[in-house]
Amino acid sequence: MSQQSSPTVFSAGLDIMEMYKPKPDRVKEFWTTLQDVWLALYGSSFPTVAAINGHSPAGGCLLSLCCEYRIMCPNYSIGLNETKLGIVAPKWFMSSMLGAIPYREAELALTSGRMFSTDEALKIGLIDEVASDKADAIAKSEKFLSQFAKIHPIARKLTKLNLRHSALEWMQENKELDLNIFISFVGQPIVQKSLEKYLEGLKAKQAK
Ligand SMILES: CCCCC/C=C\CCCC/C=C/C(=O)SCCNC(=O)CCNC(=O)[C@H](O)C(C)(C)COP(=O)(O)OP(=O)(O)OC[C@H]1O[C@@H](n2cnc3c(N)ncnc32)[C@H](O)[C@@H]1OP(=O)(O)O
Repeated sequence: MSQQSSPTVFSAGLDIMEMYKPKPDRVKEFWTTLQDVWLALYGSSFPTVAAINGHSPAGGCLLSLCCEYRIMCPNYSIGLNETKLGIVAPKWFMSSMLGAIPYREAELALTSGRMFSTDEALKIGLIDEVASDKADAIAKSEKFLSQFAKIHPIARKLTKLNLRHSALEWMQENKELDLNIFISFVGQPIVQKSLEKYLEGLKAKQAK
C-alpha cells in the first residue's frame, strides 16, 4: 500500500521532470536509487503484496510487479506505458512483467504501452485479485500473507530468491551499464522531444 498525496494514484511512476532536461548532478542518484529500490523489493526475502489503491502507470506498475501478489481496487489503471512516452521500459522492468504474465501478453502490452483497467488486468494475470476498497485490499493482503504461517520460512525464501535469481544477478552485475544506458538514452534529442510532448498532453488534459 503506498501512501500518496492523491487518493486516486497508487504511484504515477518516475518523476518525468527528472528525465526531461535531466540535471547531470541528479540523474545518477535518481536512477541508482530506483535500481536499489528494485533490488531491495524484488529481492526481498519476505513475502510481499501490493495493495493497489489507485492508478499505477510505469514505475508504479513496476513497484507492484516486485511483489509476489497484487490486489487492486476497481476502476483504476495499471501497466508499463513507457512507449506512450516515447521511452523504453528497461530490461528489468520487462523481466518483472514477465514474472507475472505470459510472454505474448507482455509483448503486446509493452510494445503498445497499454494501460489495463482493473478488470482487464485481472483477466491477463497482471493482478491476482480485485478488492472492493482499501480496507478489503488490506484484508485480502493479510489473508494472502497468512498462508505462509504454515510454510517453512527458509524453504519459502530460498524458493522465491531462486526463482528471481537471474534477474537479480543481472542487475547486481550490470548496475553501471544500466545507468549509462539510461543516461545516454534520455539524453537523446528525440527522446526529449517525446517527453516534452507527453508533458504537454498531461497539462492539456488537466486544463480541460
Ligand atoms: C534502449 C534501452 C532503453 C533503456 C531505458 C532508458 C530509459 C527510460 C526508462 C524510464 C522508465 C520510466 C518509468 C516511468 O515511470 S515514466 C512515468 C510514467 N508515468 C505516467 O505516464 C503517468 C502520467 N500521469 C498520469 O497518467 C496522471 O497524471 C495520473 C497519474 C493518472 C493522475 O491523474 P490525475 O489525478 O487526473 O492528475 P493529473 O493528470 O491532473 O496530474 C497532476 C499533476 O501531476 C503531474 N504528473 C503526473 N504524473 C507525473 C509524473 N510521472 N511525473 C511528473 N509529473 C507528473 C501532472 O503533469 C500534473 O502536474 P501539474 O499539477 O504541475 O500540472
